[in-house]
Amino acid sequence: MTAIALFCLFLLAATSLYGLGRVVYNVLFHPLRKFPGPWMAGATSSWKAYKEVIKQESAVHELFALHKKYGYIVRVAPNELHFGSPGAFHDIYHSSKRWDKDTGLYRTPGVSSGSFTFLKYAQAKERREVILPIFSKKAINSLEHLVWRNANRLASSIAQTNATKRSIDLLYAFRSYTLDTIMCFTFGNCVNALDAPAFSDPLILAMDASLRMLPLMKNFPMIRDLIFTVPPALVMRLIPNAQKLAPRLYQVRDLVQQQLQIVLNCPSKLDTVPHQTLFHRMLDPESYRSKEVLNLAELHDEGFTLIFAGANTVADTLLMGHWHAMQNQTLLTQLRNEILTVWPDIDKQPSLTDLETLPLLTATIKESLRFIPSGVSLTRVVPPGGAVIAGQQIPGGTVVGMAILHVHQSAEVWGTDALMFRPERWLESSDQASARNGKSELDHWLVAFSRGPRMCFGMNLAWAEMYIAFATMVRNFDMTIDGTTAEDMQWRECIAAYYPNRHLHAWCRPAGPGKVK
Ligand code: HEM
Repeated sequence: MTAIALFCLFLLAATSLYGLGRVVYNVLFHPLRKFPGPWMAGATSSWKAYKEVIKQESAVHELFALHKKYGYIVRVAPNELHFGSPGAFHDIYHSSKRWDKDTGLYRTPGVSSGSFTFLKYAQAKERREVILPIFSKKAINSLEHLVWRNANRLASSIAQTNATKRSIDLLYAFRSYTLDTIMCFTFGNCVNALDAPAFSDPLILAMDASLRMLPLMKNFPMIRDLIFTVPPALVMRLIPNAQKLAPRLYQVRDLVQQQLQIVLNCPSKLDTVPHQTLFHRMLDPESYRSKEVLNLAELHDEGFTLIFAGANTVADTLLMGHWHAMQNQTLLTQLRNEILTVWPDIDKQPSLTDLETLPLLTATIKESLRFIPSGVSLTRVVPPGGAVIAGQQIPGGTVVGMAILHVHQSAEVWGTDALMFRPERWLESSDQASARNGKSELDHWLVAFSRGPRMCFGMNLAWAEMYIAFATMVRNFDMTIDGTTAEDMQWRECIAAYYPNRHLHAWCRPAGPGKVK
């Protein structure tokens, strides 16, 4: 036997022994050994990897059964707990809890900086100070015309497709609308995804395909690092299946990079944009505490994460809302009649403020947010002293989290009809508060934007996009599902949802002008 073969054998034996030692430690001695859960999950993190990558399932769905079996705390990995009682959400994501985000999840997108991916609260806070003014309620209200412009383009592209007697791919249509909108707020320059035939702009297709890579990138950090550090040609040869998916990842990165280069090569171009954009702030030293502008990689990371964070989430909410609303034509009729009260003449659009006063529209958006496909556990690391979550003492260093879906589908909170899409629930709640800013008691449990110091800061833009898109769709079109089934609508999620099947397609026929009976 050669020396090299001997060395390889030794390496294999040492790795196997180490692996075995870890399993024994995780099962018998780990501080979390007393928490219940599947044996394999406590023994090795391969359990999650197997589910997410090999079986291509989202753990979130199985977790409902696991919580039923094991109780409201389940050990889902050697050092990770998932909580199933809604109250635990407010324990973990509370404004006083400035816990670190967990590397395992937040390194997934392959960027090392940016609002979403910063692990430390202090870094995120400093960046928020730079970006927040662009997304404040006042700033969004002053730029609502940009959102309306894209909603009108959405309506006219849908009408054109309908004229060719084809049903509309609503997922891609909504993603095109939200992508053009976030691009406009970020770079002042959109990719015109709304003009692409069948809403299939290359960036939309690339973003969609790249979402399927996320489970692999989350569970196999070495592969992820390889993808982003090794030249693409080599990656294609090294990673199985890379030929199919990796090019999409590079394509997304390159397309975002191109937008950034347009701005950086000629910053004066921003002067021609008639409104403040994210890059106006990001390229201005005065926006920073340090008075220093970020480097190119950091600017790219921020642009990239905001586009991902901003585009898919809003589109997913619109998708879910329309899917459920179209199954209830009475709701669509009531919504149309309500919208007509502020938008009687199709050529005279109402203001965002007008839409915000409509109770049923507001309730429908809230219910759509409740149905958002948000299944990933938003993991945080318990600080060294430990913490009490759901009444249990949790050791410091434990990764803890909860999927939003487990709050939004809790029968304890929403009642026995928790799984039904029923906007009326928002109008029935005790104090009848239905306008966006009038909080009802249910609002405490609507956590689509999460809570606490790392909660979403794009929510004012998101709400504006949702009000305007919903109103535009309902006012302009008679919508019916084109045969899409519940199975077509199944989703999987690992930070951002994707739909492995056909997803939602609908007939959108131009609506008549007046009130509907
Ligand atoms: C319906 C639409 C949206 C939903 C449901 C949503 C949901 C969320 C959630 C749940 C988080 C917390 C994630 C975590 O803890 O890891 C978050 C964070 C974030 N969202 Fe949104 N979001 C939406 C729209 C937007 C938009 C339009 C933007 C664009 C500006 C945006 C930008 C961000 C950023 C930058 C973060 C990270 C904040 C931080 O970690 O400090 N989101 N969002």
